[in-house]
Amino acid sequence: VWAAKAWREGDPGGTRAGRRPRAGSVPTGFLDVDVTSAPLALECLYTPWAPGTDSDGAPTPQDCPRVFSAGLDLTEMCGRNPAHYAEYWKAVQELWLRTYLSSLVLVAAINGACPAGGCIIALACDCRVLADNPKYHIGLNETLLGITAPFWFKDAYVNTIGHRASEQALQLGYLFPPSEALQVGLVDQVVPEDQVLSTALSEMARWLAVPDHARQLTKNMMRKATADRLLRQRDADIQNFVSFICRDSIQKSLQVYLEKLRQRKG
Ligand SMILES: CCCCCCCCCCC/C=C/C(=O)SCCNC(=O)CCNC(=O)[C@H](O)C(C)(C)COP(=O)(O)OP(=O)(O)OC[C@H]1O[C@@H](n2cnc3c(N)ncnc32)[C@H](O)[C@@H]1OP(=O)(O)O
Repeated sequence: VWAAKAWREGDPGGTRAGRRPRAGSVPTGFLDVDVTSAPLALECLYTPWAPGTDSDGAPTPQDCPRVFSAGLDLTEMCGRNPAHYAEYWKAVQELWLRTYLSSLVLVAAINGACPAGGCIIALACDCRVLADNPKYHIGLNETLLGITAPFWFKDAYVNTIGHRASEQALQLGYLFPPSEALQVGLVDQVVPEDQVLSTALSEMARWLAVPDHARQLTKNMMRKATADRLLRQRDADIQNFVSFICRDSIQKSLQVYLEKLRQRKG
């Protein structure tokens, strides 16, 4: 995810938030950022695993190819206590709200798998460019983990691909391969892998060519109702999450899923 302001100011790689992935692990991504403390400058929100800049100062997000974001860190949702879950979910909400409501132009350059939480952050951007690789699936697969996507994930999905497609994809936990993601409108462009970044930059330029104030007001007009729905019920949403995730059956499902992931690796 690139933030326009930093890009325009010629500091595309200088400020990044987030933990680098563990060696041999996938970036579960953005929730390593401490979004609950000091106000988070969204300009700092680059894909956390992007390693640096190339000789031209352009970002080179190839440190961890194959994965854009593996979504929320399941280890944060397993075997912890209710206070931890509440704090974690508040951070998830905060990150999404700030991204979704950002007045900056945000372009997601999706260079790998993009399930669940990864998809929701991509959906919060203004535009999505996906690398054309059949392994790079995108979507909300929560049901396959034995959990439910929260209502605001669902709202963002419906806003993007419509009600019927969302209903079907959400129930099935369907992850769209690039061609289908394009067809259903989940992403805006599918391009060869080595063109993701340049295409994202072209998109960025296109969006930045529009007078800022008009674009920002329009963005807010389009997104406010969806964001307000969560803002009105943030505490209830946290309580729902905590009581849901604390259920023995849900904990069991998540543990089984995590174990499967670990075994698949071996
Ligand atoms: C009444 C209703 C109330 C509703 C209340 C709300 C309910 C809860 C809502 C919760 C919303 C959840 C959102 C999420 O984002 S859940 C996470 C979904 N993500 C996934 O399913 C992706 C899983 N990962 C993969 O498919 C693959 O890892 C991936 C394709 C991304 C990469 O494959 P690759 O082969 O490159 O890597 P490995 O599979 O070998 O994985 C390497 C290590 O990383 C670990 N891993 C992977 N994903 C995660 C994850 N999301 N969290 C934590 N750890 C993860 C994997 O186990 C390997 O670990 P080790 O190195 O330790 O073995």
